[in-house]
Amino acid sequence: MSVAEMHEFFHKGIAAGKVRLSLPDHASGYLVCLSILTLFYSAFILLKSWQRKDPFRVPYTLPILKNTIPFVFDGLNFLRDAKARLPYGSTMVVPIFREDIYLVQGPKNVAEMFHSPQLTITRSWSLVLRQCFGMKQRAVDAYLADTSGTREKPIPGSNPRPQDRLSHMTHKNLTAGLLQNSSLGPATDRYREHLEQSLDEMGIGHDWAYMPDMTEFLQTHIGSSLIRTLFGERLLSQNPDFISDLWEYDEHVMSLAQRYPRIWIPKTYSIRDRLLAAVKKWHAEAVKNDEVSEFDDGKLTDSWWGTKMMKERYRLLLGGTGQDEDSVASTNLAFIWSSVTTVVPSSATMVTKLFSSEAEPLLSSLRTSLSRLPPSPTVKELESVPLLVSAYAETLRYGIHIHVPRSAPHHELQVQGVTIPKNSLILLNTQLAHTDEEVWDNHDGRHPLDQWCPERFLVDPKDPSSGPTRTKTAVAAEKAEKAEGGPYFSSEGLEGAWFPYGGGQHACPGRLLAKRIMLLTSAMLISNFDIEIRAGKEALEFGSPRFGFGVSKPSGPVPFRIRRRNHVCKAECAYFIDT
Ligand code: HEM
Repeated sequence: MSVAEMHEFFHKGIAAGKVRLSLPDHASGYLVCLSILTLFYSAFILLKSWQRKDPFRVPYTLPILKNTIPFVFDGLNFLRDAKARLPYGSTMVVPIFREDIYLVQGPKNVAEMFHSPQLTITRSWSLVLRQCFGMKQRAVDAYLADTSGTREKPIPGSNPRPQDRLSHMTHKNLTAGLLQNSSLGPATDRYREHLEQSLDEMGIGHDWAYMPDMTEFLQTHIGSSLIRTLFGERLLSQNPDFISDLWEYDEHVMSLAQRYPRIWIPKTYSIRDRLLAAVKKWHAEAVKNDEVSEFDDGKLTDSWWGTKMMKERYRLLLGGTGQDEDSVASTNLAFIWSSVTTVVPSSATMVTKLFSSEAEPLLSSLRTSLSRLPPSPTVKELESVPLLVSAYAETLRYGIHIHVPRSAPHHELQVQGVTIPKNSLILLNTQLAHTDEEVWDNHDGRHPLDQWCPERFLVDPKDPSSGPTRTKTAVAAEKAEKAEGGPYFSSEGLEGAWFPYGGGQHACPGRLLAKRIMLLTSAMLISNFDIEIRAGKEALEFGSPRFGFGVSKPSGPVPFRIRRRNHVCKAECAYFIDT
């Protein structure tokens, strides 16, 4: 009897009552259980589908461009308007040009995104590499095709060969090179030495020296110290204009992101060409000198590659699918740019704010705390000054205006009942989250969220209303009850609400070094220099002309004067008094 015949026999038989399916007692019990389970499951699915919401789609009037113009040119106001029309924490869809962007909001939803193991960043990263860093399509395609994520185990649904896993290999390399104590500690020491040397070379004594712009001053000193720390001496010595080109490129990077052709912005393209050529030259010379590599003698730094991380990264990238010398230069220029142009303006904001006249009592309080530390304090010692750490965290809350991108290449996502189709571009915006009135306490309007308030992250056990969040945490309440100790730094209750470095598996690998740079630089300037800001109110208006893509800076040049405190006169010093 064939299967079809058997099927027919049973059907007809059951219908005619000729075939009786007699089951043992325990089997019918199973059947009852199975039916109940099926019923529950169907009810659950039904409930889920009722709970499924259509996300709010931001309306548009222009048919093809849709919301592209307001999103790109007036992003903050555009999104704030849309946000105001929605229940708190709603995911919204922003239709732009050829795609829908999903903006996920609310601390709970943001934290959920960061915890999800299915998300990647290669899709948006590949666009940046192509548009801003001139990577050729063949190499970009390899980034686009890498949907396996950064974890050891590829995301289910991807089936990569080892050389296809660009995201995983770079992530591993960055984690080892920037987050482990064995590399982070020596990098911190080198940064401190380079910065001290760079400031010493200015020859600033106990007489006031007048400078035209604080931002430029710090861009030069912090920027060059960081580049020397991570990428070695030769990159700058071979290409003396590298830093100034990098800052000029940074000024115009948005026009590249907006896909203006070379014919419209030839200068921007030629700066990028120069930077890429400089990186390629650096790679070529470093490879030539590999045989005498100082790393072989157990050294942690050498003048060619700067760090073992960069030497290994070059080889890893070159061995990746679709990559060549040009694409590695693009990726490494992107790395240099993303490290320098985030931490330098952030440090500059912190320093400028700390030295502005309104912060006078704050400055003396910090000087007193720092004077109690040993002469060259360690990072741990600096972290013991709550006000300094609070000013650091507040600077990032106030000044980081970044869209943190994600996409789920193999699965659709559910965020509070909203379905995000697979491979959609998801954005988490720091500025909207960092000014969320539902989370952050503005202390009855005394500390508005659009202003820099260095004490925002301090909890005073004697003041139950203090602290960054509106909902006071259990720990704070307990400490307040006992009224023990003085004010302490706290970021409790801020998961998904404060994320200047992104989060989860993809969080910025430079975050620990960035924090150290900001603390060390501020402490060094506060302890060793008097600085008087001589800019008008207008120049000190901070902002970022590129919403979602930048770090806030003063709107104009910030002239200042500077002199060394506790200057020990040497014979060559103009003020040397021979005793
Ligand atoms: C205040 C300073 C900085 C801020 C605010 C910042 C912020 C960020 C953010 C938001 C991301 C995306 C994270 C995500 O997708 O979740 C990122 C990625 C990245 N950052 Fe930073 N960053 C800073 C400093 C640095 C420094 C100093 C370095 C290098 C030493 C660095 C290297 C990188 C790299 C390489 C990536 C891409 C990581 C990847 O490919 O997965 N950043 N950063």
